[in-house]
Amino acid sequence: MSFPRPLRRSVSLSPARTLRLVVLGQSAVGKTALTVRFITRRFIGDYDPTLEMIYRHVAVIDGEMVHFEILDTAGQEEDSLQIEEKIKWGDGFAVVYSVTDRCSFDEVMRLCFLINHLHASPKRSGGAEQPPVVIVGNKKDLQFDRMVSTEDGENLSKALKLPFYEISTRDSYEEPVAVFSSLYQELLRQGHFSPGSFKRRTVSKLMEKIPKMQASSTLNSVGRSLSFNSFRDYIPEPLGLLSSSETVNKPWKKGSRCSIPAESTTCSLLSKVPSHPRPDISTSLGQPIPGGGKSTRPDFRCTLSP
Ligand SMILES: Nc1nc2c(ncn2[C@@H]2O[C@H](COP(=O)(O)OP(=O)(O)OP(=O)(O)O)[C@@H](O)[C@H]2O)c(=O)[nH]1
Repeated sequence: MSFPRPLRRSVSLSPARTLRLVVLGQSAVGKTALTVRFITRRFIGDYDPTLEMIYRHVAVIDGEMVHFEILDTAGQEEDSLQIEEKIKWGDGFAVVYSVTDRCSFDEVMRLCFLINHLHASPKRSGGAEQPPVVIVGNKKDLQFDRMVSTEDGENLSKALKLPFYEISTRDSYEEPVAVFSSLYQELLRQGHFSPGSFKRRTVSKLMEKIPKMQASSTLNSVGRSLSFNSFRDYIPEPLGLLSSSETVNKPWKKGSRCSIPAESTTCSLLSKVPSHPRPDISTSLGQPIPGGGKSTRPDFRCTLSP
């Protein structure tokens, strides 16, 4: 009597290490869409301003099971300490801009310097190695609204020596996957998963307040169309029951718009990293970045306060 042969497992059974990724960038560049596309394969076209959230997701990359914790940040922070805390929390970073929004592109450099400033340390594996960061130019499908050329993105990537992806989260699932996979690969290369590379993870009060969602189990099994409201359903009570007016005052509320100029609320961060060497991108990009990455966007936005 013959028995069926056991199925061969292609996925490694070695204990998976959690990878903490932070998705950064200005408001409305597509951070949530990118994150949700990666973990659900779906593109969410339209939804209300979302809550800041940590998505827990398990993916198989190159036959390895990888546990992701992805922090989808607010495009607009209440103060610089909060964004610093979130950057300190992460292992790898996707800094997103929209090719239709020049100001969001200008913001990339500032965020990259802040990440390097907060994470560059001789204790990192590989000595002087910088933390894994990818620059993501999103919404490339909106060709007629384009304000940032592919060349601009490539030049910035060369100047900062960081990988660059120009993608359409709307049109492609593979492109968002490539973004997150490349961060995983870079962390792998830097020895993040090697024995002894565990860093002691202290979680601040701020990070504890950010709701967490087990994305892989809930989103795949429910089988209903995804909208912002369906995400909200997954937020554990009492957070999921808050009305929009109540959520505005929460520290993890994503940015909302009001009538205070962006520069007054967002551009203080880089002043905290004045000593970091900055490449002369005015020559390498062929086009100066106004104010060294300072916001020039004509519209106004800030985070609503009580
Ligand atoms: N055409 C197009 N629209 C996109 C793409 N990615 C996101 N969007 C749209 O851009 C808008 C903003 O997307 P979000 O994912 O909410 O952007 P966000 O960066 O998370 O914004 P905040 O929550 O304000 O920080 C939504 O209407 C999305 O549907 C894309 O690749 N192409």
